[in-house]
Amino acid sequence: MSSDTALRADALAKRFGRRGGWALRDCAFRLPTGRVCAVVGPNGAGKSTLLSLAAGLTAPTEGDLAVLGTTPARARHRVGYVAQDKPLYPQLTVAETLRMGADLNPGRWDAELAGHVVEGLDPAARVRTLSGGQRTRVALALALGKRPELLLLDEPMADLDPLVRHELMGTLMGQAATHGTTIVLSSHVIAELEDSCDHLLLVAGGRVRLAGEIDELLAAHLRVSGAAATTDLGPHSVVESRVTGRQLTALIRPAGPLADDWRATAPTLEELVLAHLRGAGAPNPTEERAA
Ligand SMILES: Nc1ncnc2c1ncn2[C@@H]1O[C@H](COP(=O)(O)OP(=O)(O)OP(=O)(O)O)[C@@H](O)[C@H]1O
Repeated sequence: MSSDTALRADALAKRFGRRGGWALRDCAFRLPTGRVCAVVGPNGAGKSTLLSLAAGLTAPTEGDLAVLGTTPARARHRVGYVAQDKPLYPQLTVAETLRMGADLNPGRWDAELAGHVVEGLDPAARVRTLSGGQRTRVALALALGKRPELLLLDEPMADLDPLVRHELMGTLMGQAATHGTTIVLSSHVIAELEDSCDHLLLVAGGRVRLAGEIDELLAAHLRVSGAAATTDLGPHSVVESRVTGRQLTALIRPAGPLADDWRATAPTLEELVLAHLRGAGAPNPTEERAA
């Protein structure tokens, strides 16, 4: 695999226990390095499972996941991972936690960056006394201070206030721009991701529904509306359509010019994601290129 690939999944599947259901099934995608990638999907879609496979904490049941050109276990020292439950040592102070980060990553630790992420927190405060959002910041400081090539963040924004969220996104994007760090973050707040992420992985029911560069995915779709009785969507690929009164609105992948009786607008990322989740799921235009 070329070194410009951060993650590559081939027929990746994960089942918990012999009789459990499949958390992931038949997943194939490629994420190039240097991207900020949003992993989105409904509850139970398989997002956390995918991130923990990439972090090397659990092994695939079938198929393969390559991380930074090697196995997840071999890539581990080059990867930062913040799990949804942000495990930390509760009895340590903020300062002791960061010192531990420095000790575990000799020659690599970025004290300035880690300090920036926890700015405003009392260095002498014990982790167990911190709020959920403050703990998240300590966990992120540990992961970022390691200067990873790949940063895996499982719902990092969930318990952060809007100001910290905004600042954190800025810090993450700065990392991606300055150091070429690849960032993969799962989130439910799609509207917040459109400006900050450049790659999308939409997971639903354990399968990858849509994967690719957000600009390309948006450019490949149109939101159209017209009179339900007179319009025909003919050759176009319809992701989702709805009739309200006499009006039909649809999200399509056009297969050529549209007839004049349609009004067309560019979809937002949220409209694109929701349509693919509600619709049957048209084939992914970027999937063939990943192969
Ligand atoms: N350790 C486990 N043992 C058994 N089943 C599990 C385990 N972890 C996850 N699952 C199952 O795998 C499926 C995918 O779960 P996962 O946590 O990856 O979803 P998710 O997309 O991260 O969901 P959410 O948005 O709610 O965090 C679910 O059906 C879940 O019940």
